Amino acid sequence: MNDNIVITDLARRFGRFKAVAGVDLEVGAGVFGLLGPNGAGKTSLLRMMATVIRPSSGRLRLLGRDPGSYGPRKEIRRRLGYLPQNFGHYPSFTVAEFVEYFALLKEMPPQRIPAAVASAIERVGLGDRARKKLRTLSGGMLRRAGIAQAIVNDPELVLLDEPTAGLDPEQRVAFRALLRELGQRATVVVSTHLVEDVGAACTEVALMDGGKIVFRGTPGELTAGAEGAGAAGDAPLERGYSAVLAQARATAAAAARS
Ligand SMILES: Nc1ncnc2c1ncn2[C@@H]1O[C@H](COP(=O)(O)OP(=O)(O)OP(=O)(O)O)[C@@H](O)[C@H]1O
Repeated sequence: MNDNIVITDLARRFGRFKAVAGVDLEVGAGVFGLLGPNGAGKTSLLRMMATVIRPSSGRLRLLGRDPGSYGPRKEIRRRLGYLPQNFGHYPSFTVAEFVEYFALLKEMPPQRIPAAVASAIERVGLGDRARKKLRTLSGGMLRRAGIAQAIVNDPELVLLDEPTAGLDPEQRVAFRALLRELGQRATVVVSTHLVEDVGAACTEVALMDGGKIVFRGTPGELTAGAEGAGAAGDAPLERGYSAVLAQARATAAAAARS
């Protein structure tokens, strides 16, 4: 089996609150979009996949390894690229120093680092800013520096939490092309609020609500979910999103009543 992510009945509690409430998911190569309303549990799920937080229960296998023990966790982290939703950056680092810092953390062979750093910075369109300090960058540029550190090690598993937040339209288009390129070899999971990202870059999509996955399919199947439903939205995918979400909530409410 070459699924880089295999998740079984995964849950994560914060106190008594279940942010992730029993997720099953298998993902292979390609770009996988994670959609859902605020608080659905997308970030918590991504953080578990990034080995940043541990599951409360359930099973998680990443790149064929169990992140619960030290050796495999270290190996996963070397092969992983993760862009968190909020990352404390290092204001006095230049873009190149910042990306190099992560290359070193990921234990890349030193002789490969300079070229890998330059290439990652180029791929996110920051080539002319490589020597600028992070504190001088705009929000969108910082996000792109964050994406550069995520891809510097040519990861097999790429986890991006709202990577297009703050990017201007031209950069969003360029970034989606980068996503498609990454997805040819790696498993890429992207959480986003922009359904256009899903339509343009994702081979598959899951919709989360209330800590669960309530839909999984292709962007075309999500769009088809709106047919005849009269759902709200300005674009076909947006209407599919609204219709599928409304239907999942109605089903859950009916199940709770019975
Ligand atoms: N460290 C934490 N401590 C307590 N509650 C948390 C913590 N992290 C997340 N939560 C709660 O878990 C729920 C899911 O949050 P999460 O950030 O995973 O959702 P999300 O789908 O990424 O939302 P958004 O689209 O707003 O980013 C929310 O109700 C949130 O308040």
